[in-house]
Amino acid sequence: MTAIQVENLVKIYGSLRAVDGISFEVAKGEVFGMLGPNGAGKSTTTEMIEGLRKPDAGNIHVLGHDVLKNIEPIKQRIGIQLQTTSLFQKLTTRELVKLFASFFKNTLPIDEVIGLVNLEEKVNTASKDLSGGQRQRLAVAIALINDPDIIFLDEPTTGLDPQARRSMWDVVSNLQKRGKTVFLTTHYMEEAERLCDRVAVVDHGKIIALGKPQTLIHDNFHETALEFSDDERLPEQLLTSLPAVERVQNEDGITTLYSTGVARTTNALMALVEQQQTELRGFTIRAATLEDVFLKLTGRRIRD
Ligand SMILES: Nc1ncnc2c1ncn2[C@@H]1O[C@H](COP(=O)(O)OP(=O)(O)OP(=O)(O)O)[C@@H](O)[C@H]1O
Repeated sequence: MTAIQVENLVKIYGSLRAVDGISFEVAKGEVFGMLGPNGAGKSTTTEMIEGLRKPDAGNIHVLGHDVLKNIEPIKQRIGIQLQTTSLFQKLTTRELVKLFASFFKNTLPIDEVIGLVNLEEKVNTASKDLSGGQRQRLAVAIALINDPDIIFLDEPTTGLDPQARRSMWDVVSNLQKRGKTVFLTTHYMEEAERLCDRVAVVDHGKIIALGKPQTLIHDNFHETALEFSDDERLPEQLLTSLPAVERVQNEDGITTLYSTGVARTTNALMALVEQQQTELRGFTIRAATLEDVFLKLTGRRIRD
């Protein structure tokens, strides 16, 4: 069964087509991500699905209901992570969750919701005294209070340090284990790769790639990246002529060899290093990432 179905969605602000004909479906129980740089149209798309903004064209169905005709039947069944929990700075975690619970007919027990986002130890802490990551998780708790089938998370980890980001990832994975559908937006590649069953890569209001992260990567890249720094700079000509090397790139003192045969390239590279009597620092072999996919499709990095 489809959780979300979006067809030819368009939103125009003045002369800007912020969302320019977007279509996709999200299955029940799926973690689906919209990945793209700032201004790509992710929030606008999300808010139209949530019923908070009216599209200029297109159709949206959530759990089989036409959102544009009547949002009421799905209000109880979706949860939205708000960005503004700092509004009630003096209220504690428990008080805030309780406050939002009062808006709904059916809710989960307050403590269960707080447990779902691992904030048990902070139930009596005022929201102003929570860390950024804890505050974001509190916002997720509030989104979960009505036990929704679909949870919308708009950039849930923006501005968080790596540890806080991992905690949020655990929360999202646990939601999926409980059978929830999660729709999230992000501009972090690693987040999309780790969390999402499928991602829509968006740029300038259009979907430029859609699929499982690993499929998108494999469809676009057959090479593996070998990276290292070499102080004395091995001559590029010699590197290019190593077996199985497709391309050589040098950026900020880091050399990247894109290879279709890691073992052959590595062996030959090591022989070359010995022959040239130099040394490699920080030699790593890494698979291509969604960042490489975005770069290949748009010619830009996502964090521009
Ligand atoms: N209410 C508005 N009026 C006019 N322009 C808007 C409005 N809301 C968004 N925009 C513009 O529409 C484009 C898409 O914005 P949107 O917030 O959807 O992007 P995004 O991908 O979510 O980016 P971000 O991660 O920065 O939020 C941007 O160029 C933005 O400036």
